Amino acid sequence: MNSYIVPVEWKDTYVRLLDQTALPERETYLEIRTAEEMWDAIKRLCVRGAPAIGIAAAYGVCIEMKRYMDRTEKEYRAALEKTIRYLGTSRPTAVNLFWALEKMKQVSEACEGKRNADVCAALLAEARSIEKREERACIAIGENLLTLLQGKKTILTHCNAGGIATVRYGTALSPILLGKERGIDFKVYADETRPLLQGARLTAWELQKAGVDVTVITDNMAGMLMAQGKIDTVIVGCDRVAANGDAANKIGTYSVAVLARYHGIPFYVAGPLSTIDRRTPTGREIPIEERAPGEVVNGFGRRTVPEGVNVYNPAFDVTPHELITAFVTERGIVERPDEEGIAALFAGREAE
Ligand SMILES: CSC[C@@H](O)[C@@H](O)C(=O)COP(=O)(O)O
Repeated sequence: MNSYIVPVEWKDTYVRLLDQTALPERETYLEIRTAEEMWDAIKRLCVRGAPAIGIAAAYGVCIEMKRYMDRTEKEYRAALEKTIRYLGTSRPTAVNLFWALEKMKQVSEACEGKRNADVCAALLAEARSIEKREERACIAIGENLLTLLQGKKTILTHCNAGGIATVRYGTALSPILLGKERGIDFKVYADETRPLLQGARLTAWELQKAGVDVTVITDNMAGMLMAQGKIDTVIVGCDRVAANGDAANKIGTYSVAVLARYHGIPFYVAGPLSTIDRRTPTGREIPIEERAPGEVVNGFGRRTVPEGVNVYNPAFDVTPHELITAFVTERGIVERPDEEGIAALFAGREAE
């Protein structure tokens, strides 16, 4: 089994976070001791990727609430509600954040009248269970994707949907990492992923560490590689999937989906059920995070746009479900996803 990096880890007196902003130069870890520090780490993308954000926020609630242990029950409860609301303002698009915080809220409600120490223990148990659940989901997603990849050799991916964005195997990268353990070797092209280079910095780092054959290309090269027949399949992760199957993911994903359709290449979106937002009917209603212009004009130390020029920096785009060959979850594969296909995934059961 490959050794793997743990992006979010509960350490009793702090939450240990892999600082993904420092990669690939340095593998360093942050010690998070308050909700404010967790909020900042999520906002700055020290911890990133939809499932990892949800897990980090859940542990963020736990670490903050340890500080209120000696307060009155009323004060404790007020602080808990405030912390849950506050962490939900860190980033708007990845629905896993809200899904995880909703679960923490449910635990808090179920614990009415209990001692602070018991509420703390229940919150921690829930955060751990969210982490475990996402880990199991990643493995099942990988297994499901492997069934679609028989006879395929080269995979293009966009952004980073690996272990450091989730737990252990990742979503889009799960079949590649699982495959590696079983002696199945894929060749991966990683889109650089402007403006913050999650593909070049993170996917390349993670796959290289796992011994996977990975080649970085700039985002604008994908079309040419497809035309040359170098890409068998595209697999990407997702941040929020609407009830009709439209999927928000890192900016640039939509362009890759259009290119894949033109070239007749399967385009798979991989994600756990915690990334499906059945309350959002279509992709049009998905809130898209807009980030600071500095990420575009001065991303890595050098100004690349003249002073005074307008910059638009949406962090995500939406791929319409019509362009998705299949949506791959832990509960199965939805071919040509639409409202019916997404609803069938739940069939009376919500994401537990
Ligand atoms: C399994 S992670 C899936 C997505 O969260 C990922 O593809 C992505 O878009 C991450 O964006 P980021 O802004 O780096 O958090």
